[in-house]
Amino acid sequence: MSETTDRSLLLRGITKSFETGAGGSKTVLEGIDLHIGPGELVVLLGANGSGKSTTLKIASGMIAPTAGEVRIGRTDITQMHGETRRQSRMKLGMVFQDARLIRRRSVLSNVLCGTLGRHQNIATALGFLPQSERPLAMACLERVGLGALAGQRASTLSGGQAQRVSVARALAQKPSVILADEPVASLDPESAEEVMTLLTTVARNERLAVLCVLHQIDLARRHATRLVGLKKGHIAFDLPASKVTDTMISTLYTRDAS
Ligand SMILES: Nc1ncnc2c1ncn2[C@@H]1O[C@H](COP(=O)(O)OP(=O)(O)OP(=O)(O)O)[C@@H](O)[C@H]1O
Repeated sequence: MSETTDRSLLLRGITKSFETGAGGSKTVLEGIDLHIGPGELVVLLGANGSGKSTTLKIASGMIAPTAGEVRIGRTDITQMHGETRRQSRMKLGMVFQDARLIRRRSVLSNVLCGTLGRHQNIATALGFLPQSERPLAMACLERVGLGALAGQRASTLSGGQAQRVSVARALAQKPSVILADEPVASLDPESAEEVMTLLTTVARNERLAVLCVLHQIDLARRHATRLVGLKKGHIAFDLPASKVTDTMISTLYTRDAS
């Protein structure tokens, strides 16, 4: 498999039903087909409850779909078990709404945490970080423009800086795909713009596939390669950002329209 074909995410025929008790079930995703190629940043839009988080959880392998497949490159991660599954999930870098840094540790140590999946041994089990990965962690920190803050405690960072460190931590994982769940929800407009610019740059320069859930339509329009609208568990549109009209967006968020 070539390096770039490995850096794609495919969701094919994804359906998800949750049990509701007394033998009932509720289908929250149905027939989701989504492909994100290397270098693309695709934004998932939709009203509360439309299924965005469930889609991301299935893409990350956190929950299993009721039907369908999730491929990173050619590997179907829904069919992987044990160590192979863990290795496959290492190819998925995650960025959350909150940066989830260890506040009392240095910025560089936080980035080093992204490499832990490659170093499962007694030392790391005891809380030691893999020092052999320091040059890589430093390079990741420089890629997000924060090399100068390597020795600083994470607790001293602004929200925007913390989120950029969390992107560096995801990069230290050497991912093929980055999944970002409302990565700018807690940030002011300027920091939000910076973090979205960073994710776009990372997608383009590192040739990674990035899937991002956003509620800010203007940011989505400015930064996404494609916008995917989810409505009641179905894909309402999957189009280049420039082709998505205001009507399509308002239909997505109108509760009583189908
Ligand atoms: N574990 C679960 N058990 C039952 N129903 C669930 C579960 N997780 C999600 N749901 C339901 O699935 C639907 C989609 O939820 P999901 O969280 O994916 O939506 P969302 O688009 O991410 O919403 P939001 O924008 O509010 O985060 C909702 O109706 C939700 O109640």
